[in-house]
Amino acid sequence: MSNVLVLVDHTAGTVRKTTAELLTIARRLGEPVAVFIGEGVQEALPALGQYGATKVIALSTQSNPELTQYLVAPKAEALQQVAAKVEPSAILISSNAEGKEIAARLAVKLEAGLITDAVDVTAADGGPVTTQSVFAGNYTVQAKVTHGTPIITVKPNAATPEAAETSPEVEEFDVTISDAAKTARITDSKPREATGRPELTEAAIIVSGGRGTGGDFGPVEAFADSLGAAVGASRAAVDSGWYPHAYQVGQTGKTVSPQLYVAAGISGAIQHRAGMQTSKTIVAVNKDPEAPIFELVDFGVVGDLHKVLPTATEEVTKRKS
Ligand SMILES: Cc1cc2nc3c(=O)[nH]c(=O)nc-3n(C[C@H](O)[C@H](O)[C@H](O)COP(=O)(O)OP(=O)(O)OC[C@H]3O[C@@H](n4cnc5c(N)ncnc54)[C@H](O)[C@@H]3O)c2cc1C
Repeated sequence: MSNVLVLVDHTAGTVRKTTAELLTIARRLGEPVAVFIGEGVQEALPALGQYGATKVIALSTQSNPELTQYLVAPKAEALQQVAAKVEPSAILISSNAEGKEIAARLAVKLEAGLITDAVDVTAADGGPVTTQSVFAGNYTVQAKVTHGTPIITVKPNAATPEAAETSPEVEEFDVTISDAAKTARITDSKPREATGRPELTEAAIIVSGGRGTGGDFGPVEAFADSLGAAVGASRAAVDSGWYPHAYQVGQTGKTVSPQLYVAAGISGAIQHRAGMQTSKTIVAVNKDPEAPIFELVDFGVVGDLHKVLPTATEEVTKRKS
């Protein structure tokens, strides 16, 4: 069976859910081989084994500090060297800003076809077939790479992680990073302040607020917390300075696809829909019964979010206790 490389997305060995999704997809295509860049591979092993990695290729920053001292380019060079050794039938990378830049650089180096932002990947004769959601989600496009090793970036929530226990061996791998890749040095980095809520693009439930909040995200946050959900925002709310841009959902924000998306005080503009319309169940709270968001929802509540959300929060809290 052919090897499928999966670039592991992690923070100090804590593997992100997107990697479990990539490993699940990789198993459809061949034998998943995880590429782990950085420190913490031993901490990551149980999670990688749980989702079927047959092997973990570890690129330690002790022997190759450039890998995390510089932006992106060294990681692309390193993956090129791993690919030369493993000769994979496909390479899967998470569709985030860094992942897409690594993928693009790697595609140039390997002279291989690249498909970004896949929302599904299936096995087929002659290589994987991807599905992309384009033009604000109004079209889906099926595509396959016709030249070289397919490099595919996959959006979060493209697959439900399915466990397939393995005991992967770890192979330490040293790379040589050229001076040409050491052009943008990281001078400082710090993690975003922890909110205690799940990461927006990975959350199973999201409660988003729009202009209808009037700037008071208290009811949105309280309802989100009662459900263990992430908080999102429309661009109108972000542009008004009511919520940070990192939480914007939509065409110029994050694309999300949770099990449950609650839109509170959001009209449902096409650019907002582009980021959330693949959510499994959509609920809207809006005081205007004609709001376009109601065309999209599974359940709608016509009412003032400042009354509806606290009532819903109280009810959820009561049922939990
Ligand atoms: C190039 C481009 C990119 C864009 N990208 C994005 C993007 O990524 N994400 C995004 O969201 N938008 C984006 N937009 C903006 C988009 O077109 C809309 O302007 C925006 O989504 C509107 O946000 P909203 O629904 O919060 O505000 P509005 O459209 O003003 O809607 C507010 C809604 O709240 C309801 N409401 C008011 N008070 C209450 C209350 N008390 N209780 C309940 N309901 C209430 C109203 O009935 C209304 O439906 C983009 C626009 C452009 C041109």
